[in-house]
Amino acid sequence: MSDWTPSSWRTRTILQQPTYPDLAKLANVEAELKKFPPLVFAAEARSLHQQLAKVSAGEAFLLQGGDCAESFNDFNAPKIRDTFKTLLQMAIVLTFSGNCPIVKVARMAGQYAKPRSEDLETRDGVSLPTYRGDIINGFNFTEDERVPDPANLITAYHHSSSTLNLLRAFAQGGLADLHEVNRWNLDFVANSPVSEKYHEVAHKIQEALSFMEVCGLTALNTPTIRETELFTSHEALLLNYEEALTRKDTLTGLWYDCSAHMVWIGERTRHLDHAHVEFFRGINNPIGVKVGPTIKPDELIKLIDALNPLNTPGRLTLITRMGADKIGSVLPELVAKVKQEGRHVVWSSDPMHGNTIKAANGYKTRNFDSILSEIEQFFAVHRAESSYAGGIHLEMTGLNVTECTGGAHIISESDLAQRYQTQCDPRLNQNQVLEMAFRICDTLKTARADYLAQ
Ligand SMILES: O=C[C@H](O)[C@H](O)COP(=O)(O)O
Ligand SMILES: C=C(OP(=O)(O)O)C(=O)O
Repeated sequence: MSDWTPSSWRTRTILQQPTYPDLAKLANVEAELKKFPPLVFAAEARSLHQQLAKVSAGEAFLLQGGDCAESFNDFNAPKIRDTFKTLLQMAIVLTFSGNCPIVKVARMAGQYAKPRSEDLETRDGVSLPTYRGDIINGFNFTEDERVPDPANLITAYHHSSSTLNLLRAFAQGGLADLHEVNRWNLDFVANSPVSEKYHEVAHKIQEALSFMEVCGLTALNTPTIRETELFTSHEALLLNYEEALTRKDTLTGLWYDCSAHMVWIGERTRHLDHAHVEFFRGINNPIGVKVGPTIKPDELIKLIDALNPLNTPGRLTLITRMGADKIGSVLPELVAKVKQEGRHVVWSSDPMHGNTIKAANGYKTRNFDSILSEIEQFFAVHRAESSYAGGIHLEMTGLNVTECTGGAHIISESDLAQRYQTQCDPRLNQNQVLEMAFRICDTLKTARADYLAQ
């Protein structure tokens, strides 16, 4: 790839970027960031790549999830811990009841930049730059906060670093130990209808562990039981930041974006000749690209070939976000075309972004049934096309928020105001995530068995 450099994206058109008033300050910040240590190690990204290759072969399932937008203000250990626990719970239900190994990728430790529909937000006749994520500007509607500040890149780096540090500690330090499976439930879920089902799963796992212990299986002390592997990811939207963290791996001589293990391109910035595709084609991390309902099959093949010219399994995840009302008519021809052209991809479903609606009281929300419906249709389409439905991508949190309506613990539109805390889009809470896991595990089990049997 002789014509690519970490900065070659700068010659291309770029969308969804802030307008910095002080470009000299931005250049200084980028120079400083370039000297900082990488946040992840290239070999970790390669390990995720290998695991995603297994997903593309139908041998595992990808679970990617976390905040819509992480926040500098709401930054604390309990929040990180509870989202981690929620991911683990969903993963264990899918592993145990869905009978499938799960590759866990958090939307955490770097999910700070947001593409937006409008450049300006107007309130009471005052217009200010729209909020684009904490790495760019502040959430509060004041001129001071909304002007993009390059110093936020440094803060985002340090917050990502601390988050990653804690995630690694939780993953390897005992919290993820399978013997602790009962303690991953959060207090607010304790009385919910899914809690009992979760305890049944936890009980069965603990019984299996006790049985093996009684049999003297010393393997129970291995990292497989005591630890878990969790990777990080975010939308690599602000390329000034991503470029500064792009490093040449000393072992292989290849370039990696060391801001996260996996990064993805959003639906609004995936144009073939634009900056994001240019940047992504040169980094060697496993990458994702969001695919919305307007894409055409030929365009998708061109995008795949630009991002994965060697057709390497595990390199590229297509994250479809169609909407429950469109997926049935749009996805089949895309899946059929990719299969017919022999391209290796991981197909993952983001059932959130095509199902955002405005409630009568003005809150942006998503309904549990629409989210579930998009996932079920995603599985059905892949099954009909003899393709593998390889993953899901959720905006979710361990906080007890009321942002998405529905679920067994019914949240209605009038409940949204109670704990609506997101800085951008509505997230599923732990109750809703757990319910989702139970609702899809049988489908996953059948889908995978059918795919492997063909
Ligand atoms: O998370 C995705 C986008 O950033 C978000 O949906 C944009 O929302 P907006 O339409 O309110 O700008
Ligand atoms: C912006 C996002 O999604 P999309 O690009 O699909 O709109 C997102 O996942 O945060």
